[in-house]
Amino acid sequence: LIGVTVDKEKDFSGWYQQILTKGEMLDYYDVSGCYIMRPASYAVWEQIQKFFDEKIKSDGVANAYFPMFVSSKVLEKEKDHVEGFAPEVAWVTRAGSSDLEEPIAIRPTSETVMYPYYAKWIRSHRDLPFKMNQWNSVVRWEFKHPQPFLRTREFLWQEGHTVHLTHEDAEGQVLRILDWYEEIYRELLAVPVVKGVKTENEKFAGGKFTTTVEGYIPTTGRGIQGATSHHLGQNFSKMFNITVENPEGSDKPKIYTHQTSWGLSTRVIGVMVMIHSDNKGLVIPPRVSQYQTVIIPVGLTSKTTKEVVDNVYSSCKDLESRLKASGIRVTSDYRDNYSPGWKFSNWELKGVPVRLEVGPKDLANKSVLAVRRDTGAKVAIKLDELDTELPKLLDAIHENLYQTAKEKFDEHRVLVHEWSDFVHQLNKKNVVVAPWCGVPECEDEIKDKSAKQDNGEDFEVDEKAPSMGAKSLCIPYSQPELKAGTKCIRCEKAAINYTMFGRSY
Ligand SMILES: O=C1CCCN[C@@H]1CCCn1cnc2cc(F)c(F)cc2c1=O
Ligand SMILES: [Mg+2]
Repeated sequence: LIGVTVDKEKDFSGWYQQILTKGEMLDYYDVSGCYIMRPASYAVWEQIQKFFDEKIKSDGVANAYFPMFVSSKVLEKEKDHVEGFAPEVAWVTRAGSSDLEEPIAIRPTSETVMYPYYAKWIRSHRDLPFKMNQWNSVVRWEFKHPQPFLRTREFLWQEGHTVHLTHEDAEGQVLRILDWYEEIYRELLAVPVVKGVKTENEKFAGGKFTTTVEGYIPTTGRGIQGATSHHLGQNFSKMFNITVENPEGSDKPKIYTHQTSWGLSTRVIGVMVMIHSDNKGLVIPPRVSQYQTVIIPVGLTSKTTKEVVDNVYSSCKDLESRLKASGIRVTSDYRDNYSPGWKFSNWELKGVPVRLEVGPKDLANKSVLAVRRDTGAKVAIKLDELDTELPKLLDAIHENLYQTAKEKFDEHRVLVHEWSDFVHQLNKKNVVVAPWCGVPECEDEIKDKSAKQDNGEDFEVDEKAPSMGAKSLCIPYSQPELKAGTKCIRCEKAAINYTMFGRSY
């Protein structure tokens, strides 16, 4: 098994594929756009589930499970919600050797599956707020170039769907979930994100407004949507007749409920890998890593006496059980057919945050040598201080990964007021924050006019490559001061806000 043979800066997608497969996070599958999540990546998803499930349960959300199959009648219940998406709906048309009477869709999302039952179950305002979530997978038969974790035809996600008596109650829900999405990125994945609202062009058409957390991939200079939380207003309750009687009296008209829906998917794993991993392989943030540390015996040669060898191995095993008992996710590598050096690169490839080297000399000093995966720094830690020093070291690694990524994002998010500068900054792998008029046609124009090189030439169109036009990523909640008379970056209309634009995934 050799290490990574591709440079992250030179061949990003080749590098990305290699570290995922060689780091044993993923394997390719014979159905295009589908991948196998191996234990190392599934363990990351489990940590995210544990964190987020605890948050939403504290918020009164109940998990449930609805069928993955949707009849065409039900799916097409809301024409324009689904119309634009029709090309990516996967259908079951046959079972065994006989065709089905009616084709049955595989859920691409579950609004049309769940909401008819919401209408049936919700009667009184005392049933509100009504909050459910599903941990499931959905299928979207995307035709764009598939990318592991980032764009796959099946992916795992959670989809939350809540029902409220008032617009304000629903709005509170949308923002609470968005904060927890940001916390998943910052506290678990060590990834900085910008919170904001989607523009009319980019929001979920079936909703009232969409909030989002936006990430940034330094190697490509592209923005990436991290997760979304929608205020659906009364659009779906009017369509599915989800109503409650008026609390002020049954003589008053029924109230159409106010809803939210929100989703975060296994795409987050791709974002984490692209930002933190390097040319030695994966770098996994400690709070989501399958193993936080790996114990490796060192300093044993053919000349080492059996007594010393046995002492090293028994000390390693004691250390392993002690660390496990203190809640550290630890593994060890006692394979005697590989050298320590080989093991060091193998566990670096897998991105384990800390390796502990244990040899006769270390034990003589009652210490072990801890080596950080993020900086490579080595530090001797006293054996009897490991229980307190190792968690601190893991937190220091998390903090370093986060701060490094945050500095890069902050450095590559530039404020722009002239159109000529807008394209230039994109070509320097930046996302831009610019005054904008809020007019959808203007956004279309920005997308068209920004797919340019600095010399004004178009990029050669390659349908395989992602587009070079800048989309709006979000209207950041944290807004620069908009001075009176500020003009839109693209057209001469008055700017109404600062919007973040960027080439994106
Ligand atoms: O984004 C979320 C969060 C979780 C619940 N759903 C919302 C909106 C999903 C928007 N969306 C996204 N993609 C879709 C793909 C389809 F093939 C299709 F039929 C419908 C959709 C579709 O509605
Ligand atoms: Mg899509």
